Amino acid sequence: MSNLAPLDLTAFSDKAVILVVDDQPINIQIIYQILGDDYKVLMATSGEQAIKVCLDSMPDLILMDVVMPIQDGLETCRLMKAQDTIADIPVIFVTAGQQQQDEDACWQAGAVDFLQKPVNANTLRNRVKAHLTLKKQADLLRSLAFMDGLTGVYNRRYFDQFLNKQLAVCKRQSSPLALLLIDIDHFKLYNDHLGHLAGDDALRRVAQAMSSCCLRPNDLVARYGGEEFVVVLPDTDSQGAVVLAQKILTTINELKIPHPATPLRLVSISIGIAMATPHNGYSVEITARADQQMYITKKNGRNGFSIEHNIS
Ligand SMILES: Nc1nc2c(ncn2[C@@H]2O[C@H](COP(=O)(O)OP(=O)(O)OP(=O)(O)O)[C@@H](O)[C@H]2O)c(=O)[nH]1
Repeated sequence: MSNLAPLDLTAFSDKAVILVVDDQPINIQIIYQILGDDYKVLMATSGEQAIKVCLDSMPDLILMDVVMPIQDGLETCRLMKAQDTIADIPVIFVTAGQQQQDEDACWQAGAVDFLQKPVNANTLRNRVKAHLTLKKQADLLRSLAFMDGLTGVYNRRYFDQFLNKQLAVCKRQSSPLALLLIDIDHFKLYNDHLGHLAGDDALRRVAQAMSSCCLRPNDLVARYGGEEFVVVLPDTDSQGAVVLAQKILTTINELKIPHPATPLRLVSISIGIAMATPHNGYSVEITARADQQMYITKKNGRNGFSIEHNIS
């Protein structure tokens, strides 16, 4: 699932990006001449390089040669399908193989289609167009299923899946993961004074401002429920989490959304931070622990953060 990327529905109107993988640059050149006017074409001359380009640039579609030295196209495709972040990028094999077993091998490796070499320009254009349309539709559906309709950030369902997956990844790598639970202060009073529509608008603005603070590709902002949000920061230690909490607090303060019933007369937030580390066994209780810290922030006067002690 390429679901780790931030939701960006405007991306669907951009020029699609196609990665062409072939150990013979002349073959890449031929495809470039056919597709270069309509798409952004990236190239890789080995399977290893192709995976790196995918992780860096997240192309929309891959055209892959089957026979390549060291790591052939079939093996490269299998490795791509085993990596969550790039597994959903469709792979079309470009193959000289004519036998049924050659075709079967392409399907088994996870291809969505294949084309015969030498490529027919018209067939190539139409296959690419058809698969890009399918990919865009699938991306859109997936985004909608995991998106919070009001705020445009991820929803609770997606957060649950993402957190479990990232805890497993961080555990494997012995790297820390930070979780911030964020609650808007006195939001009931905000709604009571200004009405629910204004409340909805404030929620949207706060959510978008929080998203703008989280810049790493694996950072996640989700609506946890009501006026509560979560931020998941894989591979981030407690110092990093504190830096981000301060950045989010400043960004929300700078929005200067008037709040008629808080001491500051502005919308503010309270943050609780908890860590998952080798020290605490990557406990799945991390959200509950962040919640406890968030309540400490509330008790301490709101518009701030609190982080648990005894973390390493
Ligand atoms: N406008 C709007 N309000 C919401 C939404 N979801 C939850 N709320 C409101 O958020 C408010 C949360 O209130 P409380 O849990 O009492 O907390 P609070 O007023 O923020 O007070 P503290 O958390 O103690 O600072 C309730 O009034 C909910 O109705 C929403 O989608 N839109």
